[in-house]
Amino acid sequence: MKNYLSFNRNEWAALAPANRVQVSKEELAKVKSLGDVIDLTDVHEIYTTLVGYLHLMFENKRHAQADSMRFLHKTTKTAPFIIGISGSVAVGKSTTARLLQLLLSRTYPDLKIHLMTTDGFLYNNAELAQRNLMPRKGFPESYNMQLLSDFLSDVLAGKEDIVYPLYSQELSDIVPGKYGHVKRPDILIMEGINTLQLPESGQMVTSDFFDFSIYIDAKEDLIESWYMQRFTKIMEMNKNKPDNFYYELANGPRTAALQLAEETWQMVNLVNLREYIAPTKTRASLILHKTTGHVIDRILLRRF
Ligand SMILES: Nc1ncnc2c1ncn2[C@@H]1O[C@H](COP(=O)(O)OP(=O)(O)O)[C@@H](O)[C@H]1O
Ligand SMILES: CC(C)(COP(=O)(O)O)[C@@H](O)C(=O)NCCC(=O)O
Repeated sequence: MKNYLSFNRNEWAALAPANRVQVSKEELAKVKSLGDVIDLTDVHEIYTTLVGYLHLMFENKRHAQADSMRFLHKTTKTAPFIIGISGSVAVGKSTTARLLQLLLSRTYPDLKIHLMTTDGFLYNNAELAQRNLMPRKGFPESYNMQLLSDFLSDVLAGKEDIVYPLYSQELSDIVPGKYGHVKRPDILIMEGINTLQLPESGQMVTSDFFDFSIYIDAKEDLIESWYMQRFTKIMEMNKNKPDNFYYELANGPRTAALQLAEETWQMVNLVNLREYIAPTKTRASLILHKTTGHVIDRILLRRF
C-alpha cells in the first residue's frame, strides 16, 4: 500500500482540530443500528480528525469551483460534495455513515447533509426472481446501475428535488411506492457495497461522482460474526410482526434460522466480498480498518 499514508489510532487522534464537537451518549445511541454501543472514544479519536479533514476537502472543492467559474465568466450553482462509503455487507457502513452525518452537521450546523444508501437501486425481488438473480442479490448485476448513475448526474446538476427508491432490510425488498428525496444538499453521503465498483461497459459509475471515498475494512471472520449478530437482532425485533421477512424465521426452529444466515453469508455475501467488494478497496481515498468490537485500529489515507 505504497500510495497510502498509514496512521495508528494515536497518530490520527493527534491530528484532531481544536473545534471538537460534543456529542452525548444519548445522541450516539440514536446512531447505532441495532442495539450496539458506539464508543465515545471513537468519536474523539477517529471521527473528529476525519470530520475536520472532510471539511477541508469540502472547502477546497468550493474554492476550486468558484475559481473555475470566475475564469470562465460563468455563474453556476455549487455542486454538492459527495462522499462514498464502501465495504462488505455488515462491516458497519451505515453506522459509520450515520455517525459522520451527525458529527458533520453538529460541527458545521449551516451545512445541509443528506444520507442515503445504494440498496434502493437493487432490482426489487420480483424483478430479481424474473432475471434468476435472487441468489446474486448484492452482486453487480442485481443493481440498476444506469438508474444510479442518472440519479447522481441529476444530483451534481443541482436539480431541485430528486427522488430515489428505498430498500427495507426488514422487508428484504424495495419498499413499494416509497421514495427518498434529495433537495440540493451541501454534502451527500452515499453508502453501499457497490459504491467503488467499476462498470462493465463505458458508462459513468458512482465513484466518478465522488469527491471523497471511504472503504471500511476488517477480517472476514469478524465481519461474519457481525453479520450473524445483526441477523439475530433483526429476527428478534420482528418476531411479532407477521408482515416481516424475518417473522417466520423468528418463529421457527432457531437452528434452522441460524443455518440459513450462515449459508447466506458463505454462499452470497462472502463470495461477493471476495470477488467484487474487496478488490475495490485500493480505489478509496481513505481506508478505516476495524478490529474486534468495531474498534478502528488503523487509518490509511491515499496520497495519489
Ligand atoms: N462502531 C460500531 N460499534 C458497535 N457496533 C457497530 C458499529 N458499527 C456497526 N456496528 C454493528 O455491526 C452490524 C453491522 O453494521 P451496519 O452498519 O448495519 O453494516 P452495513 O451497513 O455495512 O451492512 C450492526 O449490527 C451494527 O449495529
Ligand atoms: C441489501 C444488501 C445487498 C446490502 O447490505 P448492507 O450493506 O446494507 O448490509 C444485503 O443486505 C443483502 O440483502 N444481501 C443478500 C443476502 C442477504 O440476505 O444477506
